[in-house]
Amino acid sequence: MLDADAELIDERIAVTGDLVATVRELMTAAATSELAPEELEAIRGELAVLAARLAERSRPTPLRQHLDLAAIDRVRAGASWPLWRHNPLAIPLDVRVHDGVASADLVPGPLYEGPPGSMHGGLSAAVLDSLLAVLAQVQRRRVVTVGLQVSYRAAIPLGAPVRLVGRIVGTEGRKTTAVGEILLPASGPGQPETVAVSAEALLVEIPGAPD
Ligand SMILES: CCCCCCCCCCCCCCCC(=O)SCCNC(=O)CCNC(=O)[C@H](O)C(C)(C)COP(=O)(O)OP(=O)(O)OC[C@H]1O[C@@H](n2cnc3c(N)ncnc32)[C@H](O)[C@@H]1OP(=O)(O)O
Repeated sequence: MLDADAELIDERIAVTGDLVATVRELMTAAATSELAPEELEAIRGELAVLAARLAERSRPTPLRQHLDLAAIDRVRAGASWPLWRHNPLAIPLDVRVHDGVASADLVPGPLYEGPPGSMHGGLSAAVLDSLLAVLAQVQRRRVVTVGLQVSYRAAIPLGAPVRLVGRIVGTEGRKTTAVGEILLPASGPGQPETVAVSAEALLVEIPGAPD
């Protein structure tokens, strides 16, 4: 690949990441705005123009930053991995892997709501699944999830920080078992974090290099 092509791809990845981050802010603002109906209708019209402009040239699926072997080496050296940066429907996570433990911080926003005031269980499952799949990938295993068992132990309030952690507990042939948790902050100094959600994933290696 020519240097100029690589630069263009890097620029597209950066600019699209920023664009999608702004679209996420827009999604929250649109869903929660209490402006007057006529103002909302005017904004909808402006946004429809922008959506049509973006769609003038498009790709079939979201831009994707590949967790390839070079990126895996960076993550193993301490860099975080910006998962789902380019898909506004997914929950973005900066995944770190240290001493075999994957972790990420998250503040569930208004759009993550399931039961009133707390995070949707399917989204909790999705973020843990993503974290554990990245962890396996960082072990240079290209995997898909074939099973995910989730236990919901405490509600996760919206707007407050939580921590995700995951680790691999076994590998057998193509199969990897990994466990993860979503942790609520300790209620005070010296208190433990509370496990709000725990999950066990069965991941199966598929052919091909990690991507
Ligand atoms: C694409 C790139 C990946 C990138 C990864 C990371 C990238 C960056 C992060 C992305 C983060 C988001 C990623 C989220 C992860 C998903 O959401 S993945 C999407 C949901 N999962 C799927 O679509 C998987 C669908 N299933 C399949 O495609 C096929 O079942 C598979 C996995 C290819 C396996 O089929 P197969 O190659 O014919 O192998 P098979 O012999 O059936 O199974 C192999 C072994 O697994 C066992 N097994 C298979 N299925 C099951 C099951 N359901 N229950 C229990 N055991 C099972 C078998 O019993 C067998 O065990 P052994 O006999 O070896 O002991």
